[in-house]
Amino acid sequence: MSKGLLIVLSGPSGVGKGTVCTELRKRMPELVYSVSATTRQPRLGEENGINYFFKSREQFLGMIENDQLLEYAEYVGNYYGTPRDFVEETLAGGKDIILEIEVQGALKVKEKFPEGVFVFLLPPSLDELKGRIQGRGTENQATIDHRMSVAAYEIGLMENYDYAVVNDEIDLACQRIQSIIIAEHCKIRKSC
Ligand SMILES: Nc1nc2c(ncn2[C@@H]2O[C@H](COP(=O)(O)OP(=O)(O)O)[C@@H](O)[C@H]2O)c(=O)[nH]1
Ligand SMILES: Nc1ncnc2c1ncn2[C@@H]1O[C@H](COP(=O)(O)OP(=O)(O)O)[C@@H](O)[C@H]1O
Repeated sequence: MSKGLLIVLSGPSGVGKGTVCTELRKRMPELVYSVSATTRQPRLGEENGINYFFKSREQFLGMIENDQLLEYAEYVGNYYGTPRDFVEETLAGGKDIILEIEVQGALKVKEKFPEGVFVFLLPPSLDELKGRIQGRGTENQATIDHRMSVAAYEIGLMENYDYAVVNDEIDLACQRIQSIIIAEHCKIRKSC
C-alpha cells in the first residue's frame, strides 16, 4: 500500500484557512484533518478535540518534552503543535492528511517530509485580509494588529511553498486545492 499525501496549508490569520478546510472536508470526506494542540483560549463555538486540543502551558511543555509533537511553534503569544502519532499513523494507513499550520511549523515539517505538498493561501489584498479578521469578531484590536504584522512576515516566506492559492471565493479556492491534490496523486515520484 502506498503512503498517503501529507498536505500543509498555511496562510495569514483571517485569510480563510479554517473556512476552506471545513469546505474541503465536506467535498473530500476521505481527507483526514490533523487536530493541533494549542495553549490559546477556545473561541466561542470551538470544541476540544474538534478544532483543537486545548492545553495548559504546562501540558503543552509536557508534550514537547515527551516528543509527542511533529512540530510546534509560538504564534502571537501562544503555542501550537501537531500531534506526531496521528499524522504518522494516518500516512502509514495510506490516507491523505491536511495540516493547517503557520509558516515556522510548516518549514519544520518540510525538513522531515520534503515529499509533502505545501500550499499557501493568499488573500485577494491586505485590506480584504484585515476586513476578514475584523469581520470574524474573535480577536481584540491589539491581537488583530499583531496578527496583521505577522501576516507580512508570513507572506514573505511563501516562496518555500509549492503552490499559492488565492482565496477570493471559497468555492474557487477549494476547487484549486482539490485540483492540486488530484494532480499530486497522478505525479510520477522518482526515487533519486
Ligand atoms: N506550527 C503550527 N501552527 C499551527 C498549528 N495549529 C494551528 N496553527 C496556526 O496557528 C495560527 C493561529 O491559529 P488560530 O489562533 O486558530 O488563528 P487563525 O489563523 O486566525 O484561525 C494559524 O496560522 C494556524 O494555522 C500547529 O499545530 N502548528
Ligand atoms: N473567500 C472568502 N470570501 C469572504 N470571506 C471569507 C472567505 N473565506 C473566509 N472568509 C471569512 O473570513 C473570516 C476568516 O476566515 P477563517 O476561516 O476563520 O480564517 P483563518 O482560519 O485563516 O484565520 C471568516 O469570517 C470567514 O467567514
